[in-house]
Amino acid sequence: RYPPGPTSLPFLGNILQADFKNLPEYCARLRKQYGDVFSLQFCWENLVIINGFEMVKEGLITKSEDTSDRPHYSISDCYGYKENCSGVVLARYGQSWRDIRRFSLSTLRDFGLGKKSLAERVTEEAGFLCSFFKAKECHPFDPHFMINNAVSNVICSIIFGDRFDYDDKQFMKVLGLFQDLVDASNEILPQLMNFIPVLVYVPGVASKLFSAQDNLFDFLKGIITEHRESWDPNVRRDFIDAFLEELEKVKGDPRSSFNELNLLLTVGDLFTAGTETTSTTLRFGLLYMILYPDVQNRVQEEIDKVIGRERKPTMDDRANMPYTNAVIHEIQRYADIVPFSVPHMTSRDTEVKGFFLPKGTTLMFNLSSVLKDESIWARPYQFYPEHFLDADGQFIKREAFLPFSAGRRVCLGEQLARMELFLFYTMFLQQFTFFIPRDKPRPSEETTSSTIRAPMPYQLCAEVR
Ligand code: HEM
Repeated sequence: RYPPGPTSLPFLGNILQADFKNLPEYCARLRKQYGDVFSLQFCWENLVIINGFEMVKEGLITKSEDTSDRPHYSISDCYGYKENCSGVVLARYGQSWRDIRRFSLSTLRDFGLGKKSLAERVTEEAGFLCSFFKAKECHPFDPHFMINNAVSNVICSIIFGDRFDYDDKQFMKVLGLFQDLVDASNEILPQLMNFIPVLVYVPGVASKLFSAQDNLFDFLKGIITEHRESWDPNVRRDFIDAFLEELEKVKGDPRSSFNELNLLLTVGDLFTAGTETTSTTLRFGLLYMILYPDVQNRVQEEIDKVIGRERKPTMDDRANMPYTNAVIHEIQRYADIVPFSVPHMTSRDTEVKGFFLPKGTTLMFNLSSVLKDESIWARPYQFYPEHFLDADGQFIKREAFLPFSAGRRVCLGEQLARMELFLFYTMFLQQFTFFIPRDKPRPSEETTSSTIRAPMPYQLCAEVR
């Protein structure tokens, strides 16, 4: 009852047949041939791809206890990750992951997630970004880096207690390092290193990736050291201070999950996982507004009615803005930015819809196949905000809306991301109308086909309303 799949070669398995440049398309082809649950072999790794809402739901939610481990990749050893000390994103399903995830969630909450203070910080950052748009005076520009700056500032203010000016040299350097890391990890060789561990030790193969990661860690270590030097146990400034408090409490206990390495890796996780995803979604959001001006008009009408042009949006407004809420959901559904989520692994023998999945099988949950499931969505391959509206124009939640995945490993930053998307987006459209520059062709809806799917570079104009 092991899932079917294409014939594989000895040792290499299917690695030579797989199209690493476009895994989603390759998997879509195999799904047609072998069905919703099929298997591949990448060298020693048994890989099962799970497709479609019903299968993914059973795998991620019903069988969550069995499917929430992460595969071990030798590339992580080179970053200094240890079996029981790997931050959150890549951590094995065990005590350290549980402790650090719980701590991170509660600390984010303490810093105002769902409360005023964090929302205010997001609104303030959105304000800075709007000033930048305004300064462009309707000239065409690519919003990519400015949106990145603003979104990573939100994470910086939670983790480091500070934001950076957009022209701050050090900040520009860090964001450059971060972009290098994203670019390097999207290349084919680093992806192959996950399955052919020996590549990690071949000189030159991984150098770009490792140096990007080292540089980013050096920057984070500097900030942690500064915090340690100025630390006052009576004043909790930010996430790092909260972690330092935990380190004090468990001093001398070598079994504790709270240690120096986990501090660095967790801060790194929040910074990397929290920036690229949200900022890419916002970039898709602006792209769809210039491509679908009617939708933009309707959102602006709703903003004018509920918020007006003067007052800043707040999270309380969302409940009164069904159309805007539906559009933001549809941006996430249609953009589908993390097509295969982060790989999971079975922690014991289990079954999904009658298929046997032995302990140690790597699972790729195809979130794309859920967000575009033809049996669920009326127009899966079109931008259609009505997917989230009932006949009376009221917002409806959809079970198959899983851009943040689901189950025990569901995105830790989901609430923060939703808050950012709503506040940034409503503030943009309250203040500006976006359109395609007059002398430029209509931008493409094509996306990159990397781990995080992004729009192709485009330019827009922002006209003050
Ligand atoms: C639109 C924005 C975002 C999207 C679409 C997104 C999506 C995801 C997805 C698909 C996963 C993998 C879940 C799984 O393994 O099944 C994930 C994990 C994670 N995300 Fe996000 N994310 C977003 C924003 C954020 C933000 C803002 C943060 C930081 C505060 C964050 C932190 C994390 C962390 C730490 C994990 C690992 C959770 C774990 O392994 O337990 N994400 N995210």
